[in-house]
Amino acid sequence: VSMQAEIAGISFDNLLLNAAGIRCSTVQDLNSILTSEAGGVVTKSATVEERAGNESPRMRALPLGSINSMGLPNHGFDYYMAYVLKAQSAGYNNVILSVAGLSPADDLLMLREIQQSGFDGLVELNLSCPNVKGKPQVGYDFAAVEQLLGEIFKFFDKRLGLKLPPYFDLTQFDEMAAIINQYPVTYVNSINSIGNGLVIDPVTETAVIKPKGGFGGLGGEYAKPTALANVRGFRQRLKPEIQMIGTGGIKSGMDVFEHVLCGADLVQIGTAFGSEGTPIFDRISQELQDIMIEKGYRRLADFRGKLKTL
Ligand SMILES: CC(C)(C)CCc1c(C(=O)O)[nH]c(=O)[nH]c1=O
Repeated sequence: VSMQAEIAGISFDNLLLNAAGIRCSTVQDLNSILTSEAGGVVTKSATVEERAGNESPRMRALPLGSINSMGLPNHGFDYYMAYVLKAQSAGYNNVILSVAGLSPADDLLMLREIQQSGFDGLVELNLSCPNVKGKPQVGYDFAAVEQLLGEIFKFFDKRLGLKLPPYFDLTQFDEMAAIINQYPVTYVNSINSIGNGLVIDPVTETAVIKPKGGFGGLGGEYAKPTALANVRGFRQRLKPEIQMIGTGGIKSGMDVFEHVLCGADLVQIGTAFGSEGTPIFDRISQELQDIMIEKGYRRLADFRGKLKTL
């Protein structure tokens, strides 16, 4: 069986990637993923300047997933730009550069630099980036999304994916898909963590993470049903030439199978990769192959997007 997939002409020999943000901040982190069973690697979302991020404890692994409010700790745009260019000149085209400006202006600044660079791999724009004070994150401000995409595609002609927060009302799928369908977006990656959850330790009567009074993004099993609905919802609404990456709640081959049934071309693993490390790519690859053999599928295209309804 084959687990090969491609996005905009870039072939991945395995559809499994890491998700931006977890164990992918340093060159060492990135190289360990690139040389693992994973089909490629995604950088920690870069901001213009290096950031220390929020105070710890800022992430907590939980029985059913994780909660985090990292605050975008990263080594800065130049660090990751240098990494992806070096990987590219070493022959790797399966490296995704994730960017998350602290404002739409920073998004544009970084994308202009990428446009001028020799990088011709995939760029993933994290739309959970903050907006003007008092307004929701960009991904939840449809006018801001439309404005930003309009600005970007005045100059940007490389391959751009959008990392979206989860949506919970079908009219939001309609609105976001209608906006995205107007632009030459290469792929949509659903979902980012489910924002502003709260996890409590009842023994100490305390929130488990320090930043934002304990409010943080939820990942893992908590996120899977919402992730599947977002992958399916956008797959049903986006033009066929806009591809899908499925992220959220993947910790087994069956979870990957479900994301592909909903329409995912590639998948990204965050929380579970954080707890298991790179061996997870071997384990999940094996589990997915066993499922495909059992079900009589030879390639991902045999079942991609083929979810049945009753
Ligand atoms: C939430 C932001 C800090 C604005 C973006 C970075 C980010 C973080 C983070 O760095 O806190 N955590 C997530 O689960 N998803 C994200 O996209």
